[in-house]
Amino acid sequence: MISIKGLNKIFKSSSGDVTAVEDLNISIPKGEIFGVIGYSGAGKSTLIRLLNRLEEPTSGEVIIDDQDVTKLSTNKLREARQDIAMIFQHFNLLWSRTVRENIAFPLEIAKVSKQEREKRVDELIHLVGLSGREDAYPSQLSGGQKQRVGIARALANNPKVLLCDEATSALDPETTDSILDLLVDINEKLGLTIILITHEMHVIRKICHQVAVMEHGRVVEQGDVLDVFLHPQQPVTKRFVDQIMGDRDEEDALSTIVSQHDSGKVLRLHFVGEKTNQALISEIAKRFPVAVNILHGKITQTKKGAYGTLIVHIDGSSEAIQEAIHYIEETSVEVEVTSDVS
Ligand SMILES: Nc1ncnc2c1ncn2[C@@H]1O[C@H](COP(=O)(O)OP(=O)(O)OP(=O)(O)O)[C@@H](O)[C@H]1O
Repeated sequence: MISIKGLNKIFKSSSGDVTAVEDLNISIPKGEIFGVIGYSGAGKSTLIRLLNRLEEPTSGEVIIDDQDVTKLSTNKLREARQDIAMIFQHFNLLWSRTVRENIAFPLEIAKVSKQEREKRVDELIHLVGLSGREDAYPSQLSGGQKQRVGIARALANNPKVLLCDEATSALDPETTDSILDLLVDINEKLGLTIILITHEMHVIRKICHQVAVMEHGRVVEQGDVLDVFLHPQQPVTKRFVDQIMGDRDEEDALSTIVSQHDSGKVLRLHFVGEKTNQALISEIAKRFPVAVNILHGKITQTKKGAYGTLIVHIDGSSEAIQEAIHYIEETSVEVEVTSDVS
C-alpha cells in the first residue's frame, strides 16, 4: 500500500542545514496499523508530513497505492489527499462550526450534494460514537470527543490511508485508550491503513502490527511489534521497551531482593504468545521439590499475543532446580538464569 524509498528531508536555515529525515525505506502493507516511535526531534512529524506533502521532500519516493506522491502536480495532489487523511494532536477543528458542520466541511470541499452530505455525516457520527453531540461546538466537548470529531472528519471522503500525528498525546490515559480502540475498530471495519507517530510505547503496544523506531532522522530498528518488544536491538528501542516492561530501578531493587536469599537461583522467564500464564509456576512447584517465589513481573497484551517477563527465585536441591529449568525450557517460555545464589 505504501512504499517509502530513500526519503530525505533537509531544512535549510541561516544557522545551517538540518537533516530531519535521512534515507528512510519503509514498506507498509494494506490494512496494517504501522507505528513510528521516537523521542522529540527524531523526525517523526517531518516524516508524516512528507507522506501527504505538507512538507516537500528533498529527495526520495513516497508511493501510495501505486502513485508516487512526490511527483504529483498541485491538482493531482489535491485529489490524492482525499485518499490520505490526517488527524492531529491538537485536533485542528473549526471552532465556530458545530460537530456536524466540522464533519461536513471536507464533503463541502469535495462538492458532495447536501442530501448525501447529511447522510454521510450521520453515518460518521454514529461510527465514532458522537450521537447526541451533533450540535455541540468544539469548545463544549472533552478532548476525547474533539478527537472523535477529528477522526470523523478525516474519514468523510473514504480515505485509504489515515495519518495520525501524536493523536492521543494531549489526552489522559483512559481517553487515549478509548481513542486507540476506535482506531482499531475503524482499521478492522474499513480495512484502512493507519500510520501513527508517537513517543509512547503504550500506543505502539496496544494497537500496532509493526513499528519503526526513529532516532536522528533515521529508522534504527523496525519489525513486528512483538519481535521488537522481545528482542530490542538498539539502546533507544530498549529505553522505549522499558517504558512498559519496567526499568532499571526495578532491576536494582531486584538485586537487593536477590542479596537477601542465600541459596537457589534467580530466573528471568520470558513468556511469549497465548500460553502466557502463571499456571507454569504452580506446575513446577507441583512436579519438582522446589519452592518458587515470584519477585517481580510484568505480562502485557499486544495485537500479536501476550508477552512479558517474570523474575522468580527458585530454591531446592541443585538437581531439582536443574530439572525444573529443563522442564521450563521444554515449554514456549525462554529461561535465563540471572543469578546463581548458591
Ligand atoms: N521547518 C523547519 N525548519 C528547520 N528545522 C526543522 C523544521 N521542522 C523540523 N525541523 C527540525 O527537524 C528535526 C526533526 O523534527 P520533527 O519535528 O520532525 O521531530 P519529531 O520527532 O516530530 O519531534 P516532536 O515530537 O518534538 O515534534 C528537528 O531537529 C527539528 O528542529
